[in-house]
Amino acid sequence: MDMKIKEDEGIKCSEGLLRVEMLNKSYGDKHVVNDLSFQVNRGEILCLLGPNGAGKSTTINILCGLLDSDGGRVLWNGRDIWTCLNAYKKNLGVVPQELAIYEDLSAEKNVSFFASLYGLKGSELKEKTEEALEFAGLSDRKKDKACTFSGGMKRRLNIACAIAHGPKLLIMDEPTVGIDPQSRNHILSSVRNMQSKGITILYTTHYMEEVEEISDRILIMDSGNIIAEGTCASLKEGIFDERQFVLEMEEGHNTDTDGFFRIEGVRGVDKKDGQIIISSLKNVENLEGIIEMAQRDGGRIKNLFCRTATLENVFLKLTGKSLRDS
Ligand SMILES: Nc1ncnc2c1ncn2[C@@H]1O[C@H](COP(=O)(O)OP(=O)(O)OP(=O)(O)O)[C@@H](O)[C@H]1O
Repeated sequence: MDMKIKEDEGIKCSEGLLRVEMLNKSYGDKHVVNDLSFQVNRGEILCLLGPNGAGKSTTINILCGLLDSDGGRVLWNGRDIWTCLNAYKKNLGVVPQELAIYEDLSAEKNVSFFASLYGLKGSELKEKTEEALEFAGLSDRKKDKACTFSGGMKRRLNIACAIAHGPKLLIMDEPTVGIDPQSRNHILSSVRNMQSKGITILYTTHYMEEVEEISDRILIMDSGNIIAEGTCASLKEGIFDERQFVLEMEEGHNTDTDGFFRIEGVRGVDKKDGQIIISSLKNVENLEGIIEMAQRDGGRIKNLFCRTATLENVFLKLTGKSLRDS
C-alpha cells in the first residue's frame, strides 16, 4: 500500500520525535511512574518492555494526551503536547490495549469512521480505508461485521483503525495479548512494514520474544522506572560477560569435568541430563580446547551449541524476578 507520510510544515525533526522529561504519576498513594525520561527517535521501533503493572499503559496514556501527569513534560518535535494537542493528535495513531472497535459495524465502516474523525472524506477517505484494510489483511472480509471476527482479526482491525489517517507516530499498547500465532505474526510483520513506510513506532509488551524480533531499541521498565535502555545486543552484552557451551554427550562415557577448569576463560561446569554445560568468558577463544577436553579419553559429542543471554535473563539479573511470572 502507498501510505506516504507527509511532512508537516514548521515541524523540525532534527532531534527525537517525542521526548519524555521527568514524567511522574501516582494513583492515590501509589507512585506508578517515577521520573521517567526517554526519547523516541524518528523512524525507529522503540519497545517498552515490562511486566504487568510496570506502568507501561499509564505512561502510554499520558503520551497519548489521555491522562494528565503529576509532573514532567512530553515534547513533540520540541513542543509540549498540551500546547499543540490538535496537531500532535493528527500525527498520532494509537492502538489501545483494549479493543476500540464497533462490533456491529463492518470492518470497512469501522476504519472509515475512525479516519473521518481526522477530517478525511470523499475519495481520499475511501482510498485510505482500503489501504488500511489491505495492510491489516482484512480486505476480503471488509463487508463483514466485526462481531463475526476472531480475536486476532479484531486486533488487526484495531490497528487498521489507528493507521488509516496516516500517522507519523504509532503507539501500540500490548497489541498481541491473547491472540493466535498467525495473527501475532501478521501484526509483528506489519509493524516492520509500517516502519518501512516511515512510521515511527512505540510498542509496549511484556513478551520478550516480540521485543527480540522487532525492536531497534528497548526500554526495560519495572515499578514505574526505566531500569535499562539499549539495543537487544547491547543490553545482553552490558550485563553478561559469559556465554554457555552446551555439549550433548553420547551415553556410556563418564567425562571428567574438572579438566575443563584448566582451560582459559572457563568459569563454570555443570553436568545434567547427558549434557555438559560450560560457562565461559565471551572474549576468550577457547572452543577448540573445550572440544578436545570433551573428546579426551574417548568421549563422543552428539551435539554442541552455544547459548547466549535472553532478555528474560537480563530482566532477571536486573530485578531478581522473572518477566514471565511477575
Ligand atoms: N486508574 C487507576 N487507579 C488506580 N491504580 C491504577 C489505575 N491504573 C493503573 N493502576 C495501577 O498502576 C500500576 C501500573 O499500571 P499500568 O496499567 O500502567 O501497568 P502496565 O505496565 O501497563 O501493566 P499491564 O500490562 O497489566 O497493563 C498497576 O499497579 C495498576 O494496578
